[in-house]
Amino acid sequence: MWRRVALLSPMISSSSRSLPLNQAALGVKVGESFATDVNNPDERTLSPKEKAPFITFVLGGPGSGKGTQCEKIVETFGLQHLSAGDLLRREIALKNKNGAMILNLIKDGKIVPSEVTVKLIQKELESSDSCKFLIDGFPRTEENRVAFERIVGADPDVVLFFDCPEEEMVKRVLNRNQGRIDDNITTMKKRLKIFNALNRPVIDYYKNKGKLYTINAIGSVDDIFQHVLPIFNSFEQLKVSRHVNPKSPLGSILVENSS
Ligand SMILES: Nc1ncnc2c1ncn2[C@@H]1O[C@H](COP(=O)(O)OP(=O)(O)O)[C@@H](O)[C@H]1O
Ligand SMILES: O=c1ccn([C@@H]2O[C@H](COP(=O)(O)OP(=O)(O)O)[C@@H](O)[C@H]2O)c(=O)[nH]1
Ligand SMILES: [Mg+2]
Repeated sequence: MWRRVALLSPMISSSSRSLPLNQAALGVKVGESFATDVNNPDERTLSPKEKAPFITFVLGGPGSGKGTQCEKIVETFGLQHLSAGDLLRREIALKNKNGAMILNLIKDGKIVPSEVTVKLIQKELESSDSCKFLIDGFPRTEENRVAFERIVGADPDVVLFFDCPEEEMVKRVLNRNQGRIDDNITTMKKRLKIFNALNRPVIDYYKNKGKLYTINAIGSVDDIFQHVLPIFNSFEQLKVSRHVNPKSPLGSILVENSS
């Protein structure tokens, strides 16, 4: 078992984070911030790094344009894109251990057990050289959110929510044309119900934490991206201002920017 022992975002004051201070104070990169089980201290491979990961969760209903906007964010800001849905579909394609179970759940619009999804994401985080991640389509439920915190030991710095009316999401999904097994009206209706029942509480949670950026997802891809741009630009600027004045109240700037 891997155990996350520390995380500190360089862009946000520790007051806005939920980790205990003694952990947050260490500040290590996610790829190197995991240690093997405490029961095997000799196997620990903890080594501090200058840069901590910057994690963005990308939320929104099915068809709201999460994946499309992630591609644009990657092009402009160079974050690494981790789509939870793509990671799960890869397990199916590779016929891995949980592949059949995942396929049945996706076909039915249901949520894959948190442990499975979080471990797939964790593996990508650990093996990456990047320090900026876009985690797309996750967490889908409060249980997902808590499992990520518990297993990975990290909180997101930013949460984007692409807010799109249901009729538009249905239209987009039915025209997506990527051969996805869940892009049909029957599954879509179930997915919308699950989104409203299980994902909205996660969105509310991050709203209350002052981390949520709600983006109107109606309009052209480029128009929507114009609303995304300033969010990441402001974080780039925060990084610069932090070098100038390490004591700047980054936490309060975050709250001002949140919806
Ligand atoms: N702003 C937009 N206007 C019209 N169609 C869009 C827009 N953004 C994305 N799409 C299309 O809608 C479909 C769903 O987009 P996608 O990015 O896959 O959404 P999600 O990842 O939220 O399910 C895709 O076919 C995509 O090309
Ligand atoms: O964290 C996740 C992400 C996805 N899924 C499953 O994978 C499907 C497709 O997710 P994806 O994010 O690819 O769909 P999108 O919202 O982009 O249409 C979902 O309906 C779920 O069945 C899941 O169980 N947990
Ligand atoms: Mg998607």
